[in-house]
Amino acid sequence: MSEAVRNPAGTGSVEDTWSALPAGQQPEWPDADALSAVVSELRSYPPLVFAGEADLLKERIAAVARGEAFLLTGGDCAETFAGVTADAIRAKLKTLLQMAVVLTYAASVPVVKVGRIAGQYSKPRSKSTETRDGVTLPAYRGDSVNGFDFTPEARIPDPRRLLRMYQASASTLNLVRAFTTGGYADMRQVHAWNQDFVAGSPSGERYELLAKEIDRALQFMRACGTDPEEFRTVEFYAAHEGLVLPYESALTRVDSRTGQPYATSGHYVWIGERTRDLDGAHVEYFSRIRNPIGIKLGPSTTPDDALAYLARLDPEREPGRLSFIVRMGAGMVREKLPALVEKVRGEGHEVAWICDPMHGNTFEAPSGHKTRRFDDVLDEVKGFFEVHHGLGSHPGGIHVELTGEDVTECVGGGEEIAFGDLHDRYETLCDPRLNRSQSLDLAFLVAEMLRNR
Ligand SMILES: O=C[C@H](O)[C@H](O)COP(=O)(O)O
Ligand SMILES: C=C(OP(=O)(O)O)C(=O)O
Repeated sequence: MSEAVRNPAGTGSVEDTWSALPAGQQPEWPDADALSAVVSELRSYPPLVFAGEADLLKERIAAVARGEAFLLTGGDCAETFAGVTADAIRAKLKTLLQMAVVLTYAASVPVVKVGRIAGQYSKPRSKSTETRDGVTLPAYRGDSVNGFDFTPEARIPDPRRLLRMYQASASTLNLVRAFTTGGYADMRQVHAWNQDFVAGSPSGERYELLAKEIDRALQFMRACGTDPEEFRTVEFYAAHEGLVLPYESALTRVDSRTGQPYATSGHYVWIGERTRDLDGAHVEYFSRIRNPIGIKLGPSTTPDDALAYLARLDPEREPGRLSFIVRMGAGMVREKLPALVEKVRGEGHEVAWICDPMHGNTFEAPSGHKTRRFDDVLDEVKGFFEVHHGLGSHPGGIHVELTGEDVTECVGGGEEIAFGDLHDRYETLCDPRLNRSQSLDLAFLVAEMLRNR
């Protein structure tokens, strides 16, 4: 990695091509000078990830697009600065690793493991303000922008929070790298956690057979003398929505190997449903960086839109470059997805199709909590698989909002969380996440779908 893309004026660099275009969902920073000072400081900081790592992930996602691997992306809706603790990071990672082992066995292909982690601090919102008891304030837009407390002071966007976002991301990545390479992620250990889950889960009996098969497979590999080192470490990548463009562009660096710009805020970044305007700043910025990228596609996406995204974001048809993260909702996926897949395939374009079964299934519980039904989440994944089966294309992976904690934010699942339980541990600052046991339930149920392919 060498120096930053620095010159904001007239160079055709990543920096100045997006900045003239309309950018959706940007905070109204009250002090432009303070923002510039923060951006300059961020530009002097080391990259959080390296271009070579992003390239390796691109290769892995190319395998996903070919149907030779499965992608698991998961983590918080909105990471928080207060949530950067060893316990919380470990619990999230543990949940993802447990899910990955089950999915790997069932899919019989490698599972590419990606966290919504170490950068998921910025949130697009449906409304730019929030009103409580007659008082209206700016909406909370994530810890990178403003505070969650409902006070005028907390809700003012503060660019210095972008520096904290960098630091929080760096600390998180540091720990994630330590956990995933230092022995914590040992597959035998992860499998033992799964056995505990199966033994203690209300739906455990249903999963017992699969857990026993995994156990026998591990014993077989050990008996064959598989190198224990291969069990000990895992490849793990960090992803987030590339939303706040001054931050993303300040962390864009030119790779000294290739002379190409990369977002170094995370290995993988995606464009959200609310910022995928083809003529907007986000699509422009993403078209310039060389990372593997995703774009969320909601139910209003037309087949021609999908082709236009391919032309703008992956004109060279680089394997692994682009994933379509489909978030139609359980009621729409069977109706809307086939036309997109057929059109893209008709053009001979190989993208990774990923199912986000969360964002199209949010509703308000009688208590006023934003929630999701576990059964809707599962049904959207089922619909996604059915469509791909029907068309002979590859269901490439899932992208879920989850936590390693026993929160009560989504209803249903093996432990049957009810509307009345939502008060108990509703901790998300934005959208409801699957808790630890619901996440594992989902992994075992998706494993059954993968086996029945
Ligand atoms: O995570 C996604 C979005 O930020 C979220 O769904 C928007 O939520 P809102 O409708 O409460 O603004
Ligand atoms: C905002 C998100 O999703 P979407 O853009 O699909 O609404 C998200 O994944 O955090």
